[in-house]
Amino acid sequence: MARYELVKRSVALITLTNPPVNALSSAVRHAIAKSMEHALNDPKVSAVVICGENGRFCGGADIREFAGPLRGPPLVPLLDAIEAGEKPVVAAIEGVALGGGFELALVCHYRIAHFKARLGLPEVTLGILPAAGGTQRLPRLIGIPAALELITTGRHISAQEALKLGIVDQVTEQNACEVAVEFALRAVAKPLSSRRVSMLTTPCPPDLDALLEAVTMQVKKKARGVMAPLACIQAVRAAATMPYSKGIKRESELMATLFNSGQARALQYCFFAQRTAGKWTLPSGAQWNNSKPREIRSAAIIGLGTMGRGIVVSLARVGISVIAVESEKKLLETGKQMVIGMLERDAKRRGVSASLNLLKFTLSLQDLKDVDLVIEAVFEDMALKKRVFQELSKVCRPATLLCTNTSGLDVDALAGVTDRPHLVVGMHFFSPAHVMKLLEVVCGPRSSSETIATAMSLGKRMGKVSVAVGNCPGFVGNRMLKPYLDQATFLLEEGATPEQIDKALEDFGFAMGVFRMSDLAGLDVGWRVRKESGLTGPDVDPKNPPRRRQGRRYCPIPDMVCEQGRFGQKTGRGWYMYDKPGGTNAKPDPLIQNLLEMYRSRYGIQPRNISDQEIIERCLFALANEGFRILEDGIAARPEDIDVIYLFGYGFPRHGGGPMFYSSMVGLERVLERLEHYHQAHPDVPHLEPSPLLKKLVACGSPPVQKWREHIKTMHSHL
Ligand SMILES: C/C=C(\C)C(=O)SCCNC(=O)CCNC(=O)[C@H](O)C(C)(C)COP(=O)(O)OP(=O)(O)OC[C@H]1O[C@@H](n2cnc3c(N)ncnc32)[C@H](O)[C@@H]1OP(=O)(O)O
Repeated sequence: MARYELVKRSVALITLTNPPVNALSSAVRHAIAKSMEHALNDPKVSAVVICGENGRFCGGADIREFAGPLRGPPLVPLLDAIEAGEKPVVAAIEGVALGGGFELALVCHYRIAHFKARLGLPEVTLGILPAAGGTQRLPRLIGIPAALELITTGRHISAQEALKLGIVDQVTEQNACEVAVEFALRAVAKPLSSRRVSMLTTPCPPDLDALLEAVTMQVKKKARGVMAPLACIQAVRAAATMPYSKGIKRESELMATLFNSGQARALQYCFFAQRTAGKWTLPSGAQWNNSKPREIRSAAIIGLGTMGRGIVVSLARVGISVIAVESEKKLLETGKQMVIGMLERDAKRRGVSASLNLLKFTLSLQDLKDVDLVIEAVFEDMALKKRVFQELSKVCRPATLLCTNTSGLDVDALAGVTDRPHLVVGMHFFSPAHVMKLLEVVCGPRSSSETIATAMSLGKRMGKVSVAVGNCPGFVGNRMLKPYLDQATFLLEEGATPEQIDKALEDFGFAMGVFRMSDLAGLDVGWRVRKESGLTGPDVDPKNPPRRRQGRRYCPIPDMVCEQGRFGQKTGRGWYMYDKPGGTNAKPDPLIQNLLEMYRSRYGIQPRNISDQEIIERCLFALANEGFRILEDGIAARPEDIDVIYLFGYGFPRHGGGPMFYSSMVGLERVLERLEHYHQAHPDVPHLEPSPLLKKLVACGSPPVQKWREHIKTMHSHL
């Protein structure tokens, strides 16, 4: 777990050996303690260098160990002892120094960083704080404002920024370990007292309280209801107002308030869920680590609407040549100008040059004959998409992968009109596609493992979090959205307002409430889908009872809003009113209030007071209930996949873990009981009827999320 060797006759070189990130597991901590003791007691040793194997210094504490009892030497006394030692210790930072890894570097007397290294204290993103002295040493080293920023955001910084801030002593392009050994030899004769960061006085700004207050306000605005950043601020205050010995105790007390919190468990679950999601697997045995993706050098995008433009940008900025196709000259020219503008702004922000030379714009599908992959992003209309796929089938070389960006249509039906159904897959991007991190890779029953591997790998290359899902209407994300939206509109009928529902969801932590989100996405899309499904419009049988469709409760209010030309932000009116078409500042609209009142009186509905608790339970438990059905149906392989989709595609708060983790945190029995209660009150809403899988899990003693798979195994998979 740590290799000990003597180099240059007098330097003890301690190499952490815990791949892949040299996390500070109990065994590693034990090995460091033993190696340091050896080095400090060996008279031949005059200095020590600590580095990590495989070019990675240390990724911090072993997060997997957080769930169990503490074993091995605790980190704080171990690090204090390294700093207090009488021989100079130099950290050779390559790759990453994160969390406890950064704190280990901070107790070394000198720090040498490779120019590609990244440093940071990301504990806040795991719902905790840097509790191995990080909140006490960093402010002493770089001052309160800079330390606060790094600790409350968890941002990773480059070696160059670390040098500027005074965190590292030298940045090198050579082997950091070799440079550190030479550095250590030169440091032998020098006094160490000024190099012990915990002994430094924290440079304190005169307006400390005002600064802390301002950061507190910022943090509360950005991460509503999240505890860890606030605890970080308090710990940094201790570094400014207390000696190290007291500050470190305060750090530990604050850590105790976070460590076992639901938020910390949720955030740590998110860390691993995100990594698990990339590990797709098919019933055939093909999976992420035995299926080779194809290399994609060129791609084509059909349709330069909002989605198409975002996809072009996502591809071009990772160096893929893109041919963009539109059906009309005017649309092509508008799309071209917008793509160029987006790429130029993106390149400016990243300090690189825009890859405009990779782009080609055309009106002719004939230009696509040699591309490696096509992504169709035309209007959400099955007949139109089928025509495009038939055409592509004729034009593209037989090996070209054909992908669709449909947000919910049948991928297999599209595959069926081509000459290569095994090379057809869904790549469902989220709007705006160059910003949103989620990609649902929709595996049709005939998609080959190579096709899936290629789509997943292309997603990763574009910086997306890709999740493989099965083919059903709406796939995972949009299928689950339906019961969530339905509950929100039923609550409107019963007496709530859009702003009350949105506030309850935003207080819960959603980036946006359901109505604000719908206004942003555009209300007309859902309206068209409802018309096509016979739920509204002229084809609806007039004998239908007004608030029932297809044998279940139906709320026509969204249709009434659309009938008034209110399509959301783009028209300046939707569930809210905006200053102008395209405006983003949502204000409650008295016209919507009137509409709701008239609607309720027309149907004799007596509005009632609805609590935030009911809003959260009905919206979120209906959402999760559909998630259970999706697991039963084999549309998602694991609850983690569903959670990752909701975290990255739908603004579910990370500190809630995603709808499935949230259900387990609330308690599956409680979720079941509440769903039964609401279903009894609303028997005409099938989405509120608890799913068989939820009942089964409760009957099995409500196992933790990570074990649900064992109970789903026997069921059918669509992946
Ligand atoms: C008190 C608390 C203290 C003292 C702490 O230190 S808390 C931990 C603080 N550290 C972090 O938050 C760093 C977490 N890790 C990362 O950000 C990244 O993994 C990385 C930047 C270090 C490397 O990124 P990358 O190259 O993309 O690799 P992966 O993210 O895919 O990770 C590879 C596998 O390693 C597992 N991993 C990573 N870090 C840890 C860790 N600190 N503890 C346990 N396991 C870790 C990760 O889950 C991947 O595992 P597999 O998916 O391959 O099984």
